[in-house]
Formats: sequence, structure tokens, C-alpha cells
Amino acid sequence: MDSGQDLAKKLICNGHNLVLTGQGGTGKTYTIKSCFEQLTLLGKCVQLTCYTGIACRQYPSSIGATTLHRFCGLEDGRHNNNDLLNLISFDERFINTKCRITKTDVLIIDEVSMVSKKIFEQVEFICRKIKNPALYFGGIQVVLSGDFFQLPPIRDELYGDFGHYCFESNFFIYLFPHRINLSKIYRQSETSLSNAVSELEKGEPSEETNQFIKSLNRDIEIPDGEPVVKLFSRNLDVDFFNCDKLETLNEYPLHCFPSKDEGDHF
Ligand SMILES: Nc1ncnc2c1ncn2[C@@H]1O[C@H](COP(=O)(O)OP(=O)(O)OP(=O)(O)O)[C@@H](O)[C@H]1O
Repeated sequence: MDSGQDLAKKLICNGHNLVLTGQGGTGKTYTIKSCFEQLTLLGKCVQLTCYTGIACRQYPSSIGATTLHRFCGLEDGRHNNNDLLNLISFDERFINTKCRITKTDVLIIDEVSMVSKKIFEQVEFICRKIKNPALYFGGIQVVLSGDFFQLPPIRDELYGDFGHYCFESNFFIYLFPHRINLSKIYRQSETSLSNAVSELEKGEPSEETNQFIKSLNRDIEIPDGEPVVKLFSRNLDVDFFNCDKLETLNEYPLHCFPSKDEGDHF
């Protein structure tokens, strides 16, 4: 571990709240995994959560990472604080949520840049009311990990979420006096690329970065009829494209494969 990672681990394993940030590839996940192991050895009940299900998969199944929404029973964000508290306190469908929160000593929230102020404050409220009303987060130690230059919170105005960052919350500074930004990039050694990413995410590309990007400009030759991967930023465009492609396959019979998902409701 480098000195930043080592300091982060020491703070976390000594019971401090921490915000761990750093560009992609600086070893945030690596550090969190190591802390998880150490905290578990110390007999702590650690809940590792991510904003998305996909990010949960980067952790081994033995860690049992879940989404933050699942951890706290947030469902799709429709409940206000008191309604959600009532559900978790008295509705038997939320019994697992209540048990999870009650037994948690340490809550790790990965991909924290995507957690909105509204979600952050709702998780704090629920943990406090369920576990210990006298303490923020009910006394649960909280570790936040992520890169605020990556994906921001998603607005959901229907349910009163205006997409503010969690650090805009009034009690954020008070709760997280310790913040470590990891800076050594392990994932790749091409410095021109990592410098470019670092400068572009701040919106301040240097002359070298501009030159580097220009040097990548080239015509891409795609041989006729070769399949190429298309990327779209909206599901609607994906659906249109896929429909179009499916229609060109009409010489093949169309099969439907019905499926039924089963499992815990929450
Ligand atoms: N101290 C270290 N020594 C050796 N390898 C390391 C160290 N720290 C991180 N790595 C390796 O570097 C790679 C990137 O680390 P990791 O995935 O933890 O970065 P990250 O900051 O979580 O990235 P992202 O934000 O993209 O998720 C991994 O293969 C990891 O094993």
C-alpha cells in the first residue's frame, strides 16, 4: 500500500469516518477491500454498499456488497423520511432492512459522487432513527469512497431529489473531517493519458493535453458490412437501433424466451 492508502486504512480501522477520493485507478477499491478484511477480523459488522448494482460486482461475493438503496430500503426514492421510517419499523416486508441497519457497525458507500444530498440525508435519518436517535447515522461509522469528478447524482424531481451533491448537506463537513485524496495511478502507466483525464475532468486541459488529444485524431476505416459496436447515451436510441436491426433479421424465425425473476422483494 502507498502512504495515502495506508493512512486511509489506519483511520478507517481506528473507527474514523472518512471520505476517500481519487481518480480512477488510484486504488480506492483496493483500499476498501483491505479495510473490509481488517474490520471483519476486528469483529465489526461491515456493510459495503455501492450506488449501482454493477459496481457491487467488482467486490468478491464473500463481501456481500449491496446497493445503498437496498441496504436502507429506499426502493425507488418515493418515500419521505417518516413514511420510510414507519415501513422499516413496522412493516414485515422491511424486517431484513431493519436487521441489517441495527447490526451494522461500519457503512461503506462506494460511488459516492452519485449519492444525492437527499439520499444521503435520508440514509442518515433512517440509520439514526432505527439504531440510535442520539447520534448521526445512529452511531454507525461511515466511509465514503469515490471520485466527485465522475458521475454526478441523478435528479429525480418527481420524488423531490434535485441532484445536489451529498457534500452540500449541512452536516457533511462536521461528520467527515478526514478526507484523503489518492493520487498515484496504478491502473495504467501511460502518463499522457492519465494526465489528460485528470486535466479534462477539471475542465482545464493544458497545451500538452490538447496536443495529445489532437494526435489521436485519425480516420477509422471500417470494412463494408463489418459489425461495429454503437454507443448511445439514451435508452430510447438503443431501443430504436435494436428494433431496426431486429427487423433486418426477418429471414430468421423470431423466438420469445419468457423468463420469471424470483427472489427477495427488497
Ligand atoms: N498499492 C497497490 N499496489 C499494487 N496494486 C494496486 C495498489 N493499489 C491499487 N492497485 C491496483 O490498481 C488497480 C486499480 O485499483 P482500483 O480498482 O482499486 O482503483 P479505483 O480507484 O477503485 O478505480 P475506479 O475509480 O475506476 O473504480 C487494481 O488492479 C488494483 O489491484
